Amino acid sequence: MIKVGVLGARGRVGVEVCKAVEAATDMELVAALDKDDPIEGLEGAEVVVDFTHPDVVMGNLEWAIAHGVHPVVGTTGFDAGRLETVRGWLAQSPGTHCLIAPNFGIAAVLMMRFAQQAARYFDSVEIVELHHPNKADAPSGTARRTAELVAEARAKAGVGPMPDATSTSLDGARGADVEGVRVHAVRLAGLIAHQEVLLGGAGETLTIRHDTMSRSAFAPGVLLAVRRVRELPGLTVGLEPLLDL
Ligand SMILES: NC(=O)C1=CN([C@@H]2O[C@H](COP(=O)(O)OP(=O)(O)OC[C@H]3O[C@@H](n4cnc5c(N)ncnc54)[C@H](OP(=O)(O)O)[C@@H]3O)[C@@H](O)[C@H]2O)C=CC1
Ligand SMILES: O=C(O)C1=N[C@H](C(=O)O)C[C@H](O)C1
Repeated sequence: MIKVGVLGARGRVGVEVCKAVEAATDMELVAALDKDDPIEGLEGAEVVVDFTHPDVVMGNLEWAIAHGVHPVVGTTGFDAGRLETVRGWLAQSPGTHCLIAPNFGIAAVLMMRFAQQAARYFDSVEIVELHHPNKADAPSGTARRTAELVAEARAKAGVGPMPDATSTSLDGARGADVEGVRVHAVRLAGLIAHQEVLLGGAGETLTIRHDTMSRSAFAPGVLLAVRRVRELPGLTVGLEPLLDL
C-alpha cells in the first residue's frame, strides 16, 4: 500500500483526488490537508499530491522534499526559475523524487503532443484557453506548456517568426506572448477547462481542441503518477514519460 497525503484536499480537484486515492486498492489516504492544517500532518506519507495555489506550492514542496516525501504536483505557476529551485532541493535530498504536471488529463496531454507535432508545418499558431472564472492564474499552466512545446518544435525545425502586421492595438488585444506564441485566456461562468490550438498555413487551418467535462478526468493521471514517482529520479515535468509519449 502506498501511503498518500493530499494538500488542497477540500478544493475542486483535491476532493476528486481524495476520492480516487480512497478507491484505489493499492493506496491508503493517510492525510487530507487543506489551508491552515499544519503541514506536519503529512508525516507518515510516502507521496504527497498537491492541488493548492501557485502562491503556496513552493513552501509545500520545500517541506515535503526535505522530509523525504515524494511530491506529485498539479498546482500551476511553474516557470523555469521555480523548476530550477525544485531541482536544487531534490539534489539536497537524494532518493526523493518529484513529478510536476500542468495537466493530468490524458486527452489534454495528447492535445499538447499533437500541437507540438503539427507546429512546424504551419505559418501561424495561437492558443486560446478557456476556464471557469474562479481560476487563480492566467494563462493556464497547460497553455503555457503548450506554447513552450510549440515554440521549441518550431525553433528546432528552423521555422521563422509568425506573420503579424499589427502596428497598433489596445493593450491585451493580441494576448500574452509566451516565447513568441500568442496565448489568449477566457474566464467564463459555466466552463471547467478547455483549450484550442489554432494553426494556419496557405489556404487552410487546423484546430486542435480539448475539453475537460469533469474534474474526475484528472484522477487517473494523478494515480498513475503516485504509483510511478518513486521510480523516476529527480524532477519529472509532465505526464508524457509515464504514457510512453
Ligand atoms: N495539473 C492539473 O491537471 C490540474 C491543475 N490544476 C491546478 O491546481 C490548483 C488548484 O486548483 P483547484 O482545485 O481548482 O483550486 P481550489 O481553490 O478549488 O483548491 C485549492 C485548495 O487548496 C487550499 N489551500 C490553499 N492554501 C493551502 C495550503 N497552504 N495548504 C493546503 N491547502 C491549501 C484552498 O483553500 P482556500 O480555498 O481556503 O484557499 C483550496 O481548498 C490550481 O493551480 C490549478 O490550476 C487544476 C486542475 C487540473
Ligand atoms: O485551474 C484549473 O481548473 C486548471 N488548471 C490547470 C492549468 O492551469 O492548466 C489544468 C486545467 O487546465 C484545469
